[in-house]
Amino acid sequence: MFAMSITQKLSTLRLPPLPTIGEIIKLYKLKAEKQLSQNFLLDLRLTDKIVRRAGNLKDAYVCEVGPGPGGITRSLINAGVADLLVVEKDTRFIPGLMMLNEASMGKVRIVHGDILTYKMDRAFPGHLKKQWEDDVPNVHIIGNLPFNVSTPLIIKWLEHVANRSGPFVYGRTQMTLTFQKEVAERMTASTGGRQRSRLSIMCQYLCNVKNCFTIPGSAFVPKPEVDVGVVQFTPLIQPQIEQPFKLVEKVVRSVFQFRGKYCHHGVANLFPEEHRLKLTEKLLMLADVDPTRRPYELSMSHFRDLCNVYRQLCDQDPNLFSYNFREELRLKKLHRISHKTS
Ligand SMILES: C[S@@+](CC[C@H](N)C(=O)[O-])C[C@H]1O[C@@H](n2cnc3c(N)ncnc32)[C@H](O)[C@@H]1O
Repeated sequence: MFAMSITQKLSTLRLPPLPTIGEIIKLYKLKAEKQLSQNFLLDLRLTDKIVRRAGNLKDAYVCEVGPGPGGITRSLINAGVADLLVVEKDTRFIPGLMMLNEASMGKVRIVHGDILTYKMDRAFPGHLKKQWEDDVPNVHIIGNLPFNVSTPLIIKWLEHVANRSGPFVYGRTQMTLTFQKEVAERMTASTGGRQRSRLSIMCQYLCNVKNCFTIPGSAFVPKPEVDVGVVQFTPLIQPQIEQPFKLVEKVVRSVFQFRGKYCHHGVANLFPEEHRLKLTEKLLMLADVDPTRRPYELSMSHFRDLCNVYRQLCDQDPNLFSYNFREELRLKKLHRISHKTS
């Protein structure tokens, strides 16, 4: 016990101290990169708090996305991870990350690349793979990314959850990520809530989503305009909607197109103009959804029923799924223009 705590202390001490804010600004020319939304967390108590919320990471295999100057990276090393894969797009941070790798005796694997295209299905040893129905695997994803990357990335990873691909070939890999506070609230909003939106359904039909805590914008350097929410995602063994991701995405997007209006307005966009009225009525009736409910008042089981019935309609008409309301509008507009000019 005594020997272990000495070893832990030594490995903590071996890490070079985090540079001061002034040093960071000088080293990484922070001001110059503000347009890239690089907001750093330099307070080790906060980075430790994020890492603690990810669970017990002793001997864990972790992918950190966007490590930047390495605040969270240090907390992860101090938590005793076995293997830390960091994916960073910006070259300027690679030397600092190499320094952390040396200090942690080779625990940090650095990928200089873009997380939006990086393939994670072979990133960790195969023996870590668990069955989907088993406990969560000892593989974690963690990160504080710019908001313009974290939202498209979570949509991409949700699709991977649905298909059990990418980071989810290891099983129900947990993710602990930061988002703009309002986005974090949308992800976790319940039926009828002010923030209930497309993201609420997309996240919650596949994952148990927890809004862990909020970090004030003032804790970041430079300070962003907004506060930040730390959100944890644990994939569900049984998704709440059992239809292909793209189909769920299409239905949910259409329904929320007019968030404040009765839901039949959005549902109607799923169907070509000539059959719109009839099919909208049919879908809402078979799914037992009141057309005068607002989208944010619909529960997960309403969305499940809407997706299941829409699937039946698509099976009856193979052209239906490829119908795109926006495309129809675009063609109409083109037609009008060519009519005017001829
Ligand atoms: C908001 S900063 C946070 C840095 C660090 N994690 C922290 O908390 O201090 C986001 C980091 O993600 C990196 N980044 C941005 N887009 C990325 C992408 N597509 N792939 C990998 N890294 C990215 C940026 O270069 C930056 O280092």
